[in-house]
Amino acid sequence: MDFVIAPSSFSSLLNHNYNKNNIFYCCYNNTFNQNKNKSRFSVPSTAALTKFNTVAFGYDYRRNPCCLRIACSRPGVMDSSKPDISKPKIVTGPGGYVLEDVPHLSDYIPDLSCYPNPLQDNPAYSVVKQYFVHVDDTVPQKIVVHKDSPRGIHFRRAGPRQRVYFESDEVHACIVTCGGLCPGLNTVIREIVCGLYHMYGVKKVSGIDGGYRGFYAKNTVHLDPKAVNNIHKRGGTILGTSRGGHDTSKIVDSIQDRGINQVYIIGGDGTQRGASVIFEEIRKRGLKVSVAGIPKTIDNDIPVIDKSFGFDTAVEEAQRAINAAHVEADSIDNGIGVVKLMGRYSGFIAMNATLASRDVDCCLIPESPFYLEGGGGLFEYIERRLKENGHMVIVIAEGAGQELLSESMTQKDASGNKLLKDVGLWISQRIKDYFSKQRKMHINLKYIDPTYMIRAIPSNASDNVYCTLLAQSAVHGAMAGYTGFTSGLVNGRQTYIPFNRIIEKQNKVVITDRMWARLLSSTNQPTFWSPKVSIADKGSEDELSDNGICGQEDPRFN
Ligand SMILES: Nc1ncnc2c1ncn2[C@@H]1O[C@H](COP(=O)(O)OP(=O)(O)OP(=O)(O)O)[C@@H](O)[C@H]1O
Ligand SMILES: O=P(O)(O)OC[C@H]1O[C@](O)(CO)[C@@H](O)[C@@H]1O
Ligand SMILES: [Mg+2]
Repeated sequence: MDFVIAPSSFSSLLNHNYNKNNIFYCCYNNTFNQNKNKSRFSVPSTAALTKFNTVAFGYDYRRNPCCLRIACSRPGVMDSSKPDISKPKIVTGPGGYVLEDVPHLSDYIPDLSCYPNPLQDNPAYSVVKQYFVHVDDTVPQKIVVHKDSPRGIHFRRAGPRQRVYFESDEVHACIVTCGGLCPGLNTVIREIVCGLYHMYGVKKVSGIDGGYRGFYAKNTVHLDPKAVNNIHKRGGTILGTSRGGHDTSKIVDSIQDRGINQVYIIGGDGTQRGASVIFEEIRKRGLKVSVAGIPKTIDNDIPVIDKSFGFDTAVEEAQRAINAAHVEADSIDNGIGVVKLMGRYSGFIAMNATLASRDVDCCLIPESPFYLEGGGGLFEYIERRLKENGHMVIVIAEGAGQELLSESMTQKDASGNKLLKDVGLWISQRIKDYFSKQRKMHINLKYIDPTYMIRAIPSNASDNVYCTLLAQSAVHGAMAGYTGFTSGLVNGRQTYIPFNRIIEKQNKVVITDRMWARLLSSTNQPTFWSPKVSIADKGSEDELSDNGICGQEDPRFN
């Protein structure tokens, strides 16, 4: 049996023990459509719904757009136990379906008001059929499946929702950028500001100056579409950035004192960890503040997502260094060009730049240990390439071969990241010494280190589009009351990923994966796999993928 009730009756729902029904329909304000801007309606909090062991609720679009449908799994059974909101929100369904859901403000704030999304009145969007994302839309993490595979893990699809949990003039948003620079930071800032302003009518946006410590150590800057109009054409971040300085309670105090209720945090793996603890503290204090992360890092070391913004731009810029190394090496007898590229723990930039270039004979990354001397070693390979071709190009990621350098570096940066020794200089010297002293062979080695040049530039066209989508998704998510999420691309779709998934591990190149195999077959370099190291040691089966990214299974091993 279905019930149709008025919104005011939600509380009475909780006071009765319904025995037979398992679906409630709540018709809220019937004048809603004529009087959109004035209408307010209240939905039951998650805590209230749990009393009914609720499995789902949402609008019954097809039957009545003004109708809230509440489905209860076990009709009439009152359950007074509260859900543990600190645990990841996992929703399971038939066929092995798993939704790794993101937190929502209503999980810990009872009886939150919500409002019709102002986008429904926006001429740019109201013509789009099904512009609002359906409440049940989710995106699978794994798209290569077998006939009998379980449906697997899914993430909530990003995009505008029919209801928002903030009124436009209630929002005070802030944006902060942390960690190293990355192409596209300014584009993301611009699009968050413009998205809030133009799509949701939000006028109050503050920029936090200089990373996390700016929350409590500096004044904020006011951001509006005029202030950010041309910033996407510049590299860097107009807000400044920093490492270290994360003091959770001072940051949350500052958020509270300033009356900020939407926090957009742009940064890499460290930044997302910082965002996660900020979110936890905000939830502990019961504040109506949405925390949204936007993943940034040229290293591409953030898991789950297809890739991070700015990565393609960095790879493109790295081509210029590789080209120069190739031209130099090719123009002289026994020329060797060595190019060092960024990539602290993950070799994605080196791998993709190598694959893109085709001029590289050897790519060395942190994930693939290598050795210099003896059969199958680097020196033997260099000598062979020089004999065959007269020149060669080596690309080395900054984090590669650190274990081979005499003393390892113990110093850390302000964020706790291990500082690295200059492996480019070291390897260049070792190659020179080997050929002049041991092989008595004259070589010409040119070492190119483009360092910051690949990240201190504006983003290219495709990264600009990507940044725009990430920023807009984050804005839609925060306005819809989601929190504790990172906006990210999964299998080409915009999604909301819970912080716990984003911070649980670092994304690394899997060297038993197809992508690395493609690179090996393109360069013809040795694998440097000593017989002692088995394939199983090189990466766990459930971390293999088709694109060299951990966390997505490769069907070869299923
Ligand atoms: N575990 C953590 N808890 C709280 N804050 C953290 C944590 N790890 C890092 N942070 C903070 O996040 C910010 C950025 O971290 P980090 O310098 O590691 O850069 P990142 O975000 O990983 O970006 P990238 O590696 O691309 O430069 C710093 O202000 C740092 O203090
Ligand atoms: O010198 P900084 O600013 O600490 O940044 C260097 C690091 O930042 C990155 O670009 C991103 O983490 C790394 O590749 C590099 O090791
Ligand atoms: Mg990092």
